[in-house]
Amino acid sequence: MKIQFDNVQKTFKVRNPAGGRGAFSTFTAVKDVQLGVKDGEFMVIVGPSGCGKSTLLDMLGGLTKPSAGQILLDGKPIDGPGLDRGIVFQQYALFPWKTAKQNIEFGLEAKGIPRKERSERASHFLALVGLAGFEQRYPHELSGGMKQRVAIARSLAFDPDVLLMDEPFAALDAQTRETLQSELLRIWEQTKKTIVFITHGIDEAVYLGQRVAVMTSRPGTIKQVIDIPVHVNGAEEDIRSLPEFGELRHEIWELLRDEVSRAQQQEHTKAQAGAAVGARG
Ligand SMILES: Nc1ncnc2c1ncn2[C@@H]1O[C@H](COP(=O)(O)OP(=O)(O)OP(=O)(O)O)[C@@H](O)[C@H]1O
Repeated sequence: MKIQFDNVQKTFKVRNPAGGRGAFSTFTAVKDVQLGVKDGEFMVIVGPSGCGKSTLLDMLGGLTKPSAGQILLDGKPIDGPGLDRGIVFQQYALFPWKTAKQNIEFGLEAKGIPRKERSERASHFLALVGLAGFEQRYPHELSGGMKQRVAIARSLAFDPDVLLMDEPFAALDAQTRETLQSELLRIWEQTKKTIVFITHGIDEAVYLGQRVAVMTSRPGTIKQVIDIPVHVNGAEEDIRSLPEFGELRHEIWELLRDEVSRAQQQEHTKAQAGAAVGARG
C-alpha cells in the first residue's frame, strides 16, 4: 500500500459551552480509521459536513498528528509535511503579486531547482492544465477555474508522489467544475500520481474515484468503501448518464442519507443543550 491509515484517531480539546475555568472536554473528530490507498490509485473520500474529512487530509499532509494510531506512507509513519505530498485546497492560495508562471517557479526556487529548469517546468505544467498562453497573467486576471488550475499545476510541478485534494472544485460553477474534473482524470492518467480527493459531491466521487470511501458522521470513521468499475470512471463525455453511474450514485446517496440525518440530529441535540446551559446561566 502507498498509504495506510492504521486505526487512526484524532481528538481535539474544546471549550465546554458552560465556560468557566478548566471547562474543557475532549472531542473525537475521527476514530478507528482503517484505510489503504494503492500506489497510483485515485481514492475519493466522501462524507457529511463535519465528519472529519479535512482532518484526515491534514494528518496525511503532516499538518497535524493523529492522537492515536498512525498513517504510513510507503511503510513509514508520516512525521510532518514533505515534498512527497502536494496539497490543493478549496481556496487557491496564490501570491497575488506574482504571475501564474512565477507562482509555480517560486516553490521550485525554494527547492533549489535552477532557473532554466524552473521556467521549463512551470510552462510544461501550465500547458498540462490547459493554461498555455496565460503564463504572464496575474491571479486577478484569471477566472476562479483558471486560478485553481494554477494551484494544481503548482502542486504537480513539485512532482509529489501523492496529490492531496481538499474539495478543490467546491467554489467553482458547475460547468467549470465538470471541465476540471475531466481534466484531472486526464492528468492523473498521464502522471500516474496517487490521489486522495475529498468531496461532499456524490457525482464528483463516482466520476473521479476508482474507489470511494464513505464516512460516517461524528465521530468520523470509514463506513464503506465502494469500487467504481473502470467503464463508469472515465473521461468520456456522457459517462454520467450510464445506468451504472446512477446506481452507484444512489448507493452512495443511501449510505450518506443516514449519516446526514444523524449529523443533523446531533446538531439539534447540541443546540438544545446549549440553550439549556444559556437558560441556566
Ligand atoms: N482545531 C480544532 N479544534 C477543535 N475541533 C476541531 C478542530 N478542527 C476540526 N475540528 C472539529 O472536528 C470535526 C471534523 O472537522 P473537519 O473539518 O475535518 O470536517 P469535514 O468533514 O472536513 O467538514 P466539511 O465537509 O464541513 O469541510 C468538526 O466537528 C470540527 O468542528
